[in-house]
Amino acid sequence: MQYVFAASGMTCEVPGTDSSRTIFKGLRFAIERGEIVDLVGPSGSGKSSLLTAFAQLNPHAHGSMELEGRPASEFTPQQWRSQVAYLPQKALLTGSTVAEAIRLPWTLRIRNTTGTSRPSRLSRLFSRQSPAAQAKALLPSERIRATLDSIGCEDIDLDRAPHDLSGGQAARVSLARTLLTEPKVLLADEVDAGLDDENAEKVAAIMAQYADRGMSIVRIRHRPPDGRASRIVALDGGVLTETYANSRKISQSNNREDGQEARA
Ligand SMILES: Nc1ncnc2c1ncn2[C@@H]1O[C@H](COP(=O)(O)OP(=O)(O)OP(=O)(O)O)[C@@H](O)[C@H]1O
Repeated sequence: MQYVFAASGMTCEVPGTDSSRTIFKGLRFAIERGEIVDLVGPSGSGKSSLLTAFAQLNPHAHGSMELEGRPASEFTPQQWRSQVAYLPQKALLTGSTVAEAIRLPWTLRIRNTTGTSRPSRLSRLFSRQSPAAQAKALLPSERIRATLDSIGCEDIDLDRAPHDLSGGQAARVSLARTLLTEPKVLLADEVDAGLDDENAEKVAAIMAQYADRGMSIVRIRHRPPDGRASRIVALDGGVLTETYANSRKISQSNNREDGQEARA
């Protein structure tokens, strides 16, 4: 069976006062296309460390990872992170409007390529424009509006200042920004923390919508199970254990029932 994402030998050692401390060692994990897996466990057990390791954002972790059968070494870290996207708990929305905040990944990509000795085709094409203007051309407001509307965010005005958004709106804008980059794997680190039940449900429904289209999603959650995950995997004492599997159909395109075998 081919998983979208597979990791093995995942090890994390953080600096301690006298010596380093092992948070986990030799963990295996895999996820199928369109699957939602919940990652649970006590505070400090290493859940965030594991997700940031998967996204190659954790300098204290290492292991072998594959995306659609290709080893991580075949990707630049930037390419990897655009496909295996980490969404942090706290929504970081910069810019003077929601639209600008959503375009940030595009603006950064353009900034990163304009300084290189060999400019990309895109940067040559738009080289006379500012990175913000180039980002706007690549991701027009109409597309952002249509995406927000399609995930039930009609209440979010693109011209609004990000700091004026409610917590629930900010969480949904942050999620929409990552979804627009179309990662194959979304690593959602407690993105519903601090939200009321209604907003947490909205965020969960948006992710389920994208899982139905084939996105694979790992959610760190402290809330009770909401029935959307095909597996719940617990990290405790450095050990990853599958604690529960339900019969949710994992995606229309996969057309298979989950829960047949443990993959943690
Ligand atoms: N950069 C670091 N330096 C030292 N210790 C670290 C570092 N990063 C994480 N840790 C430690 O690693 C352990 C795991 O942290 P992590 O945030 O991954 O846990 P968690 O399960 O996500 O916790 P929570 O549920 O509270 O968010 C903790 O003891 C934390 O203090």
